[in-house]
Amino acid sequence: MPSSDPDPDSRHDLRRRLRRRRRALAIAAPDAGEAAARHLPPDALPRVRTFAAYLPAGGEIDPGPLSVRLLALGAERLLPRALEDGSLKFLDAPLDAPLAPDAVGVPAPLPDSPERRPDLVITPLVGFDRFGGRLGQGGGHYDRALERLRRTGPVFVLGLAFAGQEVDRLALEPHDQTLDAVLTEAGYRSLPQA
Ligand SMILES: Nc1nc2c(c(=O)[nH]1)N(C=O)[C@@H](CNc1ccc(C(=O)N[C@@H](CCC(=O)O)C(=O)O)cc1)CN2
Ligand SMILES: Nc1ncnc2c1ncn2[C@@H]1O[C@H](COP(=O)(O)OP(=O)(O)OP(=O)(O)O)[C@@H](O)[C@H]1O
Repeated sequence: MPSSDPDPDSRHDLRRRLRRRRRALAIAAPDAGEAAARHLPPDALPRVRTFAAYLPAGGEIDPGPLSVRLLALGAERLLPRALEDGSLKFLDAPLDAPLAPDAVGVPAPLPDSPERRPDLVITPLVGFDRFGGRLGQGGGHYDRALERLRRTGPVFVLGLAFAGQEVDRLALEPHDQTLDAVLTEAGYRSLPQA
């Protein structure tokens, strides 16, 4: 896949093509989430007390097996809730937490669940590159949330994806937040920021 272009139309096009590809990858490799979880090196991450996962949709790779691994190490799971103002909150979400649609219709913990700061954010993504570039759904939700978290303390940002979601090089914009590492069914890679 060729690199993206900074102009919004081609970003939109790239996103559409990558979403289609992601759905095909999800059908071809339904066990990718399990394989990815096995590839997480035990010492790769700083000590994780709280991690933000997501509920997979649109062919996103399933963070469930990785979440089970982190829960077994004693970490607590959080899930994002998108608010009307375009921000994301990370709320306590044990595996049996009740859910209700957020501002964009995605199932999320109930609005009055306790808000927590994640040490690790497992981000869904549409595409990524080997320099840490990340293309998301286009709402800027994760970009804004990660910018705020990084401004106020340490946080490790792990992209979870199918290996086939890698592109040559994304044309990043100033607000784009990069990934510290990416985990796929093919392995774990720490990503240099460039
Ligand atoms: N699983 C998951 N949860 C998430 C996100 C996400 O990307 N994935 N978000 C990330 O910000 C936040 C919610 N924001 C979102 C913003 C836009 C779309 C969106 O445009 N979805 C496409 C569906 C894509 C597809 O089905 O292939 C759409 O509705 O057209 C989804 C979530 C928080 N929760
Ligand atoms: N830190 C920020 N402050 C203000 N606006 C932002 C910020 N980050 C992103 N945005 C806005 O959000 C919109 C979408 O950004 P972008 O296309 O980079 O989203 P994305 O990274 O694909 O999606 P997401 O982060 O939700 O997964 C852009 O119009 C951008 O101006």
